[in-house]
Amino acid sequence: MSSSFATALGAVAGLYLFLRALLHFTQDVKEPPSIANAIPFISPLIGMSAKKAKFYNAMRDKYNLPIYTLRMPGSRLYVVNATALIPAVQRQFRALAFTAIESDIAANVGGVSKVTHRIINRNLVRDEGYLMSFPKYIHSAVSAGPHLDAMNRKSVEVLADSLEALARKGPATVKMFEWIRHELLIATTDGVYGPKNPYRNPAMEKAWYKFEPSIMTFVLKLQPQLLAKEAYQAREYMAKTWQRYFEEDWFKTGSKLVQCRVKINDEFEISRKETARIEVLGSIAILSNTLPATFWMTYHIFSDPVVLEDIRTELSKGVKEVDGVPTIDMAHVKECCPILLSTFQEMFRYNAIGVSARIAMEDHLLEGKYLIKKGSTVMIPAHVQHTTTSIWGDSVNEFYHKRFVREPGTKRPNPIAFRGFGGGTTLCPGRHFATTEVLMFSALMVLRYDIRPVNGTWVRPPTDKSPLVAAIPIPDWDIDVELHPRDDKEWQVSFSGYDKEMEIAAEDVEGATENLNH
Ligand code: HEM
Repeated sequence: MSSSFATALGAVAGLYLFLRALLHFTQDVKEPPSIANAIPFISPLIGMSAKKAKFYNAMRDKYNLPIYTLRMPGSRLYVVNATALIPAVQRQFRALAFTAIESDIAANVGGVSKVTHRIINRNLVRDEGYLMSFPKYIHSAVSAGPHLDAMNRKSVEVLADSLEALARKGPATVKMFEWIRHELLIATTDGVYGPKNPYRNPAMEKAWYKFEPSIMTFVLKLQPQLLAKEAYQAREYMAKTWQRYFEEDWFKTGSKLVQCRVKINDEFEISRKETARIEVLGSIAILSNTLPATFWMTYHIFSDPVVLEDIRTELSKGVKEVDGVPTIDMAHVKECCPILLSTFQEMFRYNAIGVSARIAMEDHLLEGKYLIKKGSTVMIPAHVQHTTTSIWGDSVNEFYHKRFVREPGTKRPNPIAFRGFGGGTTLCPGRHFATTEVLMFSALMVLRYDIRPVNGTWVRPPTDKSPLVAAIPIPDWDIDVELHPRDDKEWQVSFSGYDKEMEIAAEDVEGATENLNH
């Protein structure tokens, strides 16, 4: 062995021992156990970049801990496995805050000015702060009632009209993801932004598709101007477009939701120019998950003849034919189709990759037991909850479309383990809007169309390349499909009565969680 090789080997061994000692002496015994330390501070990084969302499952299966620590250079992550610990984390919404993350996103992803960031960042965990006030401002716009109803109606009418126009042309061949995301993008944004919806301009839609895949480059501040140049230009284009929308008062013809968003900004003295930058973030909330969720829902229904048949039978019972015009009522789809709703929830259970993250604003003893150190991040990966055999049973790895149907005599899986829309004070406020849209699109497709893959067989695209920003992944490749209208009639959608809220998340199920309103 040459002496220089021996010296290098000695240095590596010395560094390794130093890092092990550093990790040991800086890890408090009260913290959750630290794992994945084969190469101290580095192994978790390697694992995460190699396995992405599946890394947390691998750690759960290997160590079987209720909560554990991942040590990385300059940061600590505490990852929650035990469902029982989730309410404990959510209850501490001030000590373990989501708002700290949102504030960084406003600066890094939205690119808001220093003045605006100061406003957003003030009183991060106090009720009077901007981010803590936000849910209260938009509550009436996204909860059951006339405003949500109006927004839903608009989106569903846009979808129904578009599917009608397509049916008129006869069979069509489309790229399934590309086609669905366009349909949903237009319908969703028409519902939210009204007749002056900027996404009606194809340049805006194109800008969104350029910007979205690079959001992580902005989140991590990896010089997006240089490393994601096109995405950066797309964001600037969108911000300019939004500026016009707000400065010309076009939002006044939009939904109550967009009006509430302007109201909070006005009241916190955020200019219309900066409101425009915040609206780029609004698009992330509205679009990033709705579009892929609709793709997977359509995939799961049409790729399995049993699922398709069950849902078609359920929906057909609500179709009324008046003077030869078949009509489906939205209330029937939402209230009388438990298999459709169950398929929607199972689609989340099976596909979701979202991670609820919280920043520790102070040292905190979780459940009086686990020390969470100030400045660290607590993470609740949805995929871990959704793949735990003790919750979902031996069929955990199968897509079972009736899993969430409530049959008399059967025990319902713990609703807290369903994380499709997150939970606690940051539970997705848009879930009722999004659910209605996805269910109605699915219902119209099932009633009106047959979908066949051009190559004859359904193959589920992998999602390994999907960016880890959204709660639902995008497919790695698209599927060429043929859309065949099932009849040549002109269909209609009717809307009877106001919206009722559906049981989607644990918070919608009476008595399943505590009320965390602040
Ligand atoms: C299928 C579609 C959607 C999915 C899967 C989804 C999922 C989520 C998830 C997982 C969170 C984070 C919750 C947490 O960390 O605890 C969230 C937050 C949020 N979502 Fe959604 N979302 C969807 C659609 C929408 C829509 C359509 C809107 C607006 C109309 C919206 C508005 C928001 C907002 C504003 C937040 C932040 C809440 C807060 O900070 O208090 N989402 N969503």
